[in-house]
Amino acid sequence: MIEAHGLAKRYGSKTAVDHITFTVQPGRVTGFLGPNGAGKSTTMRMIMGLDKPTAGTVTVNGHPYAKLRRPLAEVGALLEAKAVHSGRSAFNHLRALAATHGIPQQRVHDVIELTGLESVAKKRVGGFSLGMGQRLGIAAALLGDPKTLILDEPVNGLDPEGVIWVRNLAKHLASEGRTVFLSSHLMSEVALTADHVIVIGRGRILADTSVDDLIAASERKHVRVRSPQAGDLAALLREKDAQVTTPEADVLEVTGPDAASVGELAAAGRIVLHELTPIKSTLEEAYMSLTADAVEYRSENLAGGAGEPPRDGSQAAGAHLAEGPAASADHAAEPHPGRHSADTVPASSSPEVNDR
Ligand SMILES: Nc1ncnc2c1ncn2[C@@H]1O[C@H](COP(=O)(O)OP(=O)(O)OP(=O)(O)O)[C@@H](O)[C@H]1O
Repeated sequence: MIEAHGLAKRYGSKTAVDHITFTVQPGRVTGFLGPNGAGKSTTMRMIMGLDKPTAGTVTVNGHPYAKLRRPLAEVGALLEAKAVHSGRSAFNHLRALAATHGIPQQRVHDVIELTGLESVAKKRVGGFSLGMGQRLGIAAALLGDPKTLILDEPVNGLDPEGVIWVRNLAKHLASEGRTVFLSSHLMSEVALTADHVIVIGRGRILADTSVDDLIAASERKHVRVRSPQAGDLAALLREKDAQVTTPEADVLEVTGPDAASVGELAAAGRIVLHELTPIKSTLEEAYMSLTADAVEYRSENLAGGAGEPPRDGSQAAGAHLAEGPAASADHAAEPHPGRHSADTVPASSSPEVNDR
């Protein structure tokens, strides 16, 4: 279990993480979602004791990382790019890591097999592709058979087979009762992997909810109806206090009653319907809507103008959603440090505290 209370990190005048409180529960995959620069990596680095919080606390299985007696057995992490000795083979890298943590060599063979690295285990890590580097990082994270796994953008650089492998691995590890916390900026990926999501934007939590609840909270109560008697139907609906707009001839957009109620009302009024469609936003739309005010690095919208507003302009809302939108947008975008080079290893192999 990971527990953060009032966790904050400032870099000079820049607030990367803004007093966040959350719990990552064992036995399920928790996705950590947010746009570029939202604070995901900084949070994960603080969990792993690699960044010193400006305020607040974070514990893994009840203890701050620095107090864990057998850290690799408690928590394994795949974090941002770290230089690994590129002349070393994957096997030797893992063996050295195991040796310094009192882990038997058999476990090195096990994680190499588990991560599909057998055929390249004796090759120099310097020649590894990004995907192979990610697998090596995951192998290292698993080395101590930890109860908690922290994976920062684990599918980065993986081919489709690798993406599915990470997805299944994460689910399997959670099914064994472990805590699995993985970050992504892709809602579509998290929706397929995670049971629960914590959404962060500009260093603040925007939602801490199940994937199902996030979808439900974002659904628009909106029914699209096409009828040659649209005017008559609109009059009946307004009598029932429904909100009705007419985006085009013979089409109504109805807010209030669900599709079944609209259909029943039409039948009772002997009104012919050519279309009756409940409109639901996708999870991706829910996520875009939720983070619309928290995107730090916007891309140009090809249709013109910067950034793309959510299609319905709405803010997802629901019982489990944190109060949003988050922090003010008063800081300038900074170039983001490059990361995820081919030469990656988990931070656990070279802990170096960044307390700037
Ligand atoms: N070492 C640092 N020095 C200064 N600013 C930093 C440092 N590390 C992160 N930041 C800034 O803190 C903010 C949060 O960064 P962080 O890397 O945690 O975000 P992220 O959600 O992981 O983003 P991404 O998806 O792009 O990896 C960003 O504005 C980033 O530029």
